[in-house]
Amino acid sequence: MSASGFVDRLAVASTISLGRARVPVDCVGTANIWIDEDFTPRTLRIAQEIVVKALCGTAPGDLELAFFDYSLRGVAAPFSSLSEAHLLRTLLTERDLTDYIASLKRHIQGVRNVMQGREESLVSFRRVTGRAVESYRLVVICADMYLLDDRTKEDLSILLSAGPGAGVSFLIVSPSDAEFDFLKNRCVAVDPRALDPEVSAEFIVDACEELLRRVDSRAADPVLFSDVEDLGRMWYADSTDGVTFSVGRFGLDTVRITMGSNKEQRHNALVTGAVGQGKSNLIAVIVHSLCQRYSPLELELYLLDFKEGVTLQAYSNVDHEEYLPHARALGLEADVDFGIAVLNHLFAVYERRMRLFKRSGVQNLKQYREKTGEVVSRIVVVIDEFQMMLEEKGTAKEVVELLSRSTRLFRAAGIHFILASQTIASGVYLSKDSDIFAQTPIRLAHRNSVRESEATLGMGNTAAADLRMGEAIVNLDYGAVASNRKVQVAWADDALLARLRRSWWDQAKSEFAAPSVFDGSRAVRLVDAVDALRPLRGKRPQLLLGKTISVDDAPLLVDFADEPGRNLAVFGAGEDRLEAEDGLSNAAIGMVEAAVISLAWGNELGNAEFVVCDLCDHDTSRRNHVTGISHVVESLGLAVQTLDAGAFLDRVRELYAELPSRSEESDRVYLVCLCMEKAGSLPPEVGRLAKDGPARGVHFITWWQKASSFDGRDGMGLDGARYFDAKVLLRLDETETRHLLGPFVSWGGRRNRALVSDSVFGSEPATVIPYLPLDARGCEGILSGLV
Ligand SMILES: Nc1ncnc2c1ncn2[C@@H]1O[C@H](COP(=O)(O)OP(=O)(O)OP(=O)(O)O)[C@@H](O)[C@H]1O
Repeated sequence: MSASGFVDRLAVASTISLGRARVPVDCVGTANIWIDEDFTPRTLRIAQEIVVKALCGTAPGDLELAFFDYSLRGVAAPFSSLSEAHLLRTLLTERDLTDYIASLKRHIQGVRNVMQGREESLVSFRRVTGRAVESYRLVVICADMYLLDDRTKEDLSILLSAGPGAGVSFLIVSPSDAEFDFLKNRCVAVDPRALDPEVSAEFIVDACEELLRRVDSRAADPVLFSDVEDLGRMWYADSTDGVTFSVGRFGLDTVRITMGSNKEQRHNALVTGAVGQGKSNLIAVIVHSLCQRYSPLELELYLLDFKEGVTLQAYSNVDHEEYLPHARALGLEADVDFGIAVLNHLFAVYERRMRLFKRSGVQNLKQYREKTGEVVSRIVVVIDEFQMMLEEKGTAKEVVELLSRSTRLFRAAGIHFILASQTIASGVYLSKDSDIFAQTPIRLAHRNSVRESEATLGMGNTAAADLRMGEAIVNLDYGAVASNRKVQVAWADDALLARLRRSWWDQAKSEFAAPSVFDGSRAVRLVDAVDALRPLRGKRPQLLLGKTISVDDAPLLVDFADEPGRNLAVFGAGEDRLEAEDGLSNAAIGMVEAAVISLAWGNELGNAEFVVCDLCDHDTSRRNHVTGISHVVESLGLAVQTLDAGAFLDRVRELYAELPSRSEESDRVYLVCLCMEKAGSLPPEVGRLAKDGPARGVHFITWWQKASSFDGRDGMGLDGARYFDAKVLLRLDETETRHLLGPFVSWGGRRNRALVSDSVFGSEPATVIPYLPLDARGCEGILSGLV
């Protein structure tokens, strides 16, 4: 026999041949084997031969081994490599054995439920159905039965009877004694002295390695998406009383789950699983199953992914034309701010819907649809790695409150959550302070640690620890053990799902717009905000200061009319390693440019002048194409004066002296200075102009790399600094932030983020994504987009 003699996907070593004489012996899924222990090497070798032949005769990955080697015979040693693929489990203590026996009882029960009495044994069930349902187990016990306690022996006797039919066989190596005949009688006896062992330890090690290779390359006889979802018809379902999706197979049955039905009252779901156990696959199956059944009119999706990943990218129209028409918002590499923005957005949807329902005298979506005949969609919100929303101490409590409230209230408005996570066991906030779990009866648990299994399903429900990749415990009853179903999740074949998405898009693109896409790590360009700039033409002056973190991608606008305090200061190092062609790009320069261009474009009358002083080092100016600002402003028909530090300060003095003579007819003047701390000691006129200038049409737009210079003795002075109502904070430490914005604002600076505060018009400082500085192409893009 060769180590590569593995067989087809339904094969099972129900009979093996032992020793050189090839004596046939019933084995996996058929019988148990008893060997009288005499502590000779031959006995050990025969025991190992039984195990390796059971492995080689069964489809790779379909036989799991458990060893309880109380006699310390080393029976498991040559098989040890199998533990990495979870195909081998070592039971060290009698307590381990007892726990394992308890889990075997549940397993056997589960297999019986799958077979539903249709066949006598798992072997025949698989043969008749042609499906690799469940898996086989071989439990090797090397122990003197005399040493095991009576309770264990009683349990063993039950399992020896019930096990083989459910695919669980035992190999017992124990000294014989008439006292144990009640066990031995349930086994086939093998006498090693009558056999000449055929396999060596090397053979076993090789066979295990070959087995591991085959388990890796085998697609585990996946349940196909087309096995569980009818692909012959689409958008046939109605979401009035909830939405139904398929997840996979339980034995021969397709497992479907309904969320939101008034009858079953299951409104939210929790999905867990360790890395690589199939969570992303399951989410893809759920999303595509829903989208195949319901039209975008019946179902809307909000999909948020908190980990780095590309899954959701395929559902957006970023870098390609098509998109998932059911999706309203996609959060790729979402962050806490976006998560909060989505929940707040949904809260507004909830309130709108509830007002609508109230006007019709009904209480929920189902009643509304039934009474009025009007279609209101169900909304399903999927949040992958949702626990990451709770990782920031400053916001964790707010997020838990929002999520608790959402999962509790939104059901009436037809809004349901699917929360997915690798790890929830350590989520203090989740278990103690929230009722998120109490609102989430649907639990789908992939393989995970015992602790995570219990956290998902409930104390004592460790079933998820025994799963294989692609399997999940589906429990629709808050994790109650009796409701566990071990489901083989369907496989989300990328090519098939892409074809389905294409057909949905073809059908819906004229009616349903592309989802709004938030990608927390992606830089934003002013040229992409031309649509937001356009309406500012001829209006009251406003600054465009980045993209807000919101579902509708709105830009942040700050009023900049001729009123006291309307000056802008940007603070902190602006360098960010984002998409710049030759290294760092500068967010501070990007923000100043956005401010200047929004003012220039807004000024339809052409009565403004920009005085620009660039004190950045030469390299920064060149890399960030600072001259581009002047080019765009001039192309928009406004005057630009570019001055060095001395001339700039002279111009400030001059403007201050002229203030009393300025009238409504005077041109506005915007004093733009980059790296203002480098202007050296500022004359008092700077602070005075900051105070008195804005009301008379003279405003500062400045960037301070060193925030501490701003209101120091050489800077604006405290008096002048008080008149900068609009502030943008980039990378600053907490102390500087508090100094600028007060003790209650927390901001340490984050990559690709800015904090914008408007002490007069804005209530709370807002986090935004700052714009990249304009390059030559960007300048042309803006001009051709606007003019
Ligand atoms: N039900 C399944 N049937 C067949 N193959 C599956 C199944 N589920 C997952 N797989 C395969 O297993 C691999 C890991 O799955 P998946 O990416 O879904 O895991 P995950 O738990 O989401 O991992 P991560 O958390 O690292 O993203 C994938 O290659 C996937 O194709």
